[in-house]
Amino acid sequence: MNDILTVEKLNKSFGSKKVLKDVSFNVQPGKIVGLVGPNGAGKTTIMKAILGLFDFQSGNILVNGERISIVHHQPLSDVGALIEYPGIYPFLTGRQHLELFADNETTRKEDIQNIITKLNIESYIDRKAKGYSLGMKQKLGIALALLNKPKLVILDEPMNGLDPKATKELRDLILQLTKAGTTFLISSHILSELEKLVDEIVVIDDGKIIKQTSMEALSDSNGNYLVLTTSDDEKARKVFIDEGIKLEQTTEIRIKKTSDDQLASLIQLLSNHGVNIIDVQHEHSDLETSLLDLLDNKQVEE
Ligand SMILES: Nc1ncnc2c1ncn2[C@@H]1O[C@H](COP(=O)(O)OP(=O)(O)OP(=O)(O)O)[C@@H](O)[C@H]1O
Repeated sequence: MNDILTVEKLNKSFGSKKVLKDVSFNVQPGKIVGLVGPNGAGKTTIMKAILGLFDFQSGNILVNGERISIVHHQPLSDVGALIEYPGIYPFLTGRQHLELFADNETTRKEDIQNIITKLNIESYIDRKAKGYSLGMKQKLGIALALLNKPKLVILDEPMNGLDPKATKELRDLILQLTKAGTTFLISSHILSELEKLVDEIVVIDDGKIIKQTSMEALSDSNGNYLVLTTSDDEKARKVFIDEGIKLEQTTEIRIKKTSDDQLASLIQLLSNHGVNIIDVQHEHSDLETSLLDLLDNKQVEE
């Protein structure tokens, strides 16, 4: 399938500071891709470059196969975005903001009402934005990004300022729009939230892409553990260490899962030494653990 977004060998400097270094990744239609990495890694800079907000030194950005640049924005008509803080006019109401940005004359009223209902912002949409809380402004910013039914939506920290209910409503809406074919590129530091949403992640650190991977592959390669409770944990530990089986540095007996028949051989080994297994738990490492692991052992992908 053709990519809806392709970023190829993007380089960007601010003065003498190199901020993006040969950044390449791609996004396929209908996917939700998370852009993650430490503070200052370059996430917002990538998103701004995709939106044609500044020039870059070298590389290509293609939306639906068409090149974006500071002087060529046409392909961005299919893109909706919320980057950093929503630009809000204090003396306009939320609805007036939506009216200002709605680009379809004929369906304008209907589209506006739809997005108001979906984001549950009816109760304050006719009040002036100067009285909005951080979360209310954020929701209005998201409404503006989604209003014109873009094919690709770019959201920088969309959960900023949202309460748990609003976070869940936004998550449900993103999943619903994805089912209907919309594509999302989302950056967030709230990894527990992001992992409920994304199909793939792109990991960036210090301006370089460390990895692009599906969540499935990440969890398979990185994060399944067996946690054992035995009749004699001390003896069990010694048996495993003597056999060269690596134990994680935790209080429980935790072993990284490497194959489907591994548990049977562990049971056999302990039983040969008179130790019984009382309980086995299968644990998946979460996105945060996987990400920290990736950043600790980083090897830039070719
Ligand atoms: N306009 C600018 N002028 C100079 N340096 C900038 C500018 N914008 C960003 N930078 C620098 O570029 C680097 C990447 O910043 P960016 O905002 O893209 O990071 P980020 O990954 O979005 O970080 P965060 O998670 O903290 O939002 C940082 O070192 C930042 O200081």
